[in-house]
Amino acid sequence: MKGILLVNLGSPRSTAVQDVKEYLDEFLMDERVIDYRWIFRALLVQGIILKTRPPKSAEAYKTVWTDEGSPLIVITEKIQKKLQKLVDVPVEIGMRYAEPSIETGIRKLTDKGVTEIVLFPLYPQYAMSTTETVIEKAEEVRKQKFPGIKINYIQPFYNRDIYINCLAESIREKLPENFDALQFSYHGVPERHIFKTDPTKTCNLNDCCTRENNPSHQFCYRHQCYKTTETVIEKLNLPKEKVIVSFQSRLGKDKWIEPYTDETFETIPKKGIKNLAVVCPAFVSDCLETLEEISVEGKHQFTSAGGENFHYIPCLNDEDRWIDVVKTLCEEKLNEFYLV
Ligand SMILES: C=CC1=C(C)c2cc3[nH]c(cc4nc(cc5[nH]c(cc1n2)c(C)c5CCC(=O)O)C(CCC(=O)O)=C4C)c(C)c3C=C
Ligand SMILES: [Fe+2]
Ligand SMILES: [Fe+2]
Repeated sequence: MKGILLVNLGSPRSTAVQDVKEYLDEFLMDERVIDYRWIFRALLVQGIILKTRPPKSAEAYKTVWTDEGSPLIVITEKIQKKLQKLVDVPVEIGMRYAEPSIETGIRKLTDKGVTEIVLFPLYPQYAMSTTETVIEKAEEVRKQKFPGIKINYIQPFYNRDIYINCLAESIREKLPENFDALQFSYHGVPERHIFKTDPTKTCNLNDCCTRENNPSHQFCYRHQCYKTTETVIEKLNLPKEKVIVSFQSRLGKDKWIEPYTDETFETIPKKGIKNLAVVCPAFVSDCLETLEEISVEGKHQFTSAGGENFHYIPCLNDEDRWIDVVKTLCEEKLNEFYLV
């Protein structure tokens, strides 16, 4: 029997400082997120970050938390429920960090008799801290706990027409009538991650990310973000001059991919951009990084620097057109089980 597991990043169990600390510990001790040797990662995470960050993060989570829980989890559950109505195989969710874990999700499926799983990492663009860590974790769990099952993984979908059409339509509906620029703000990653995962060693993080046909593109998160933007704005008929790409949420002292979202918010009003629309297509569901960092903090940065109107465009969340895309991508992979 077949089943579907939708995998998202995960959130703390609650906004209590101890729960946030446990979540950050698991998240940041992932070697695909902070990719230092174990001893240096432990020194940085447990010796420095976890000593100061949890109370601040907990406060930030409190500002977005709902009666039902973390927005990211609540929205992923809504996607699951809507998808379940459209397909005739069981659908469960799993989070890369914290609960419900990938193991919990797989167990719920196997308890229903599922032996062949389509696992969907809910990240449009590939990075070692997105798709790769989900697949690594799921394979570890499968080998250790469920050796008898098969898992088919859905690959990054930033270049799939059905996804781009869906994103473009969603943005079109939510764009304000008047705006000077539309900013695409993607979650950032350290530059080192891009070099590390480039088997061709041809990406220099300059114009090669925006060039056509560089061999590194399949593994270049920065390219995949620019490509997402380029194809969406083509559909929207927006001139490139009206579009900004930037990368948010950097952590620590390493160099992350540029340009940085917060610096952009502070500089563009002086260049005459007073009415700004912002969309965050690295996230399929709204979460702390969109609802607090962009909608609240980002708006504050922009307006304090002279900006007038800041319009945040929500993620795809549980929009019906997005659920249709999820269904199509899952069905493609479900059908692959018949081919082997
Ligand atoms: C969308 C893709 C994501 C990438 C790439 C990513 C990389 C990455 N993140 C951190 C550090 C943090 N991220 C945090 C929150 C967070 N990150 C993503 C997604 C990506 N992260 C999401 C969806 C969220 C929100 C989760 C939620 O519960 O709503 C946090 C926690 C919050 C905070 O304390 O600021 C940290 C820390 C690193 C180091 C990294 C490197 C590749
Ligand atoms: Fe690149
Ligand atoms: Fe993150």
